Amino acid sequence: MGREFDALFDEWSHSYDQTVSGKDSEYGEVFFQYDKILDAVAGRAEGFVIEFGPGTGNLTGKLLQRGLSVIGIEPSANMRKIAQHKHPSVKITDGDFLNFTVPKKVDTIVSTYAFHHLTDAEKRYAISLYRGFLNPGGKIVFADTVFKSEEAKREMIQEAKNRGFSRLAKDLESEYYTTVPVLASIFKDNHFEVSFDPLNRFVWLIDAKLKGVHDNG
Ligand SMILES: C[S@@+](CC[C@H](N)C(=O)[O-])C[C@H]1O[C@@H](n2cnc3c(N)ncnc32)[C@H](O)[C@@H]1O
Repeated sequence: MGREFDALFDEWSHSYDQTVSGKDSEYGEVFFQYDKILDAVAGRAEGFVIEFGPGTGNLTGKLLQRGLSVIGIEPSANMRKIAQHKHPSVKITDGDFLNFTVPKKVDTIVSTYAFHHLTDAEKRYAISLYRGFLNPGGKIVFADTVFKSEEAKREMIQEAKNRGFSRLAKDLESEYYTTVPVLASIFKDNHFEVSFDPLNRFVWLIDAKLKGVHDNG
């Protein structure tokens, strides 16, 4: 599992950059301040970076501007093609959050608008896996749609329906959007110190640092 959205993203790839620039009103609030959200993630990355689900390569560009070395893991062939065309110097390979190869351990794992494609059980497995790929003191920095609680999620879905945003409502109901408490427990159980900061009404910045063997807690 985890690759069930490939066809959707192959199709969306051609208009994706228009969506994130606010051209699709249903998704206006989801992508509100998209550029700043990518900057927030890139600004916390350091060293050698893996990026999961780079899509059309917009975060990849921000990481490169900061002089970081990055490899991208992207399951959609059409998305890979666009990102690779934008950033010919970057290695962007076929793979996903759970199945990937990297040449050496990394300092930061980043991803924007993508981790919700894993079920909560898969998210837990992914985070447990990443511990083995991070250098000591390594970080995971994600930005993604997350809800404060299940009740907040239900309210947002209802709001989308009330506004006639049927595609957004269907998306929120059918993908695996989770809550802050669920993610907090996944990171804590895997020995990360994690913080959550809201970036717009949907998206949170998730900054998780691997604790050292001598750290308490
Ligand atoms: C909404 S786009 C986000 C693209 C880009 N990160 C951005 O912020 O604009 C989601 C991306 O995640 C990718 N994706 C979907 N399922 C994935 C998985 N299981 N593992 C890694 N990436 C996945 C999609 O192919 C797509 O490129």
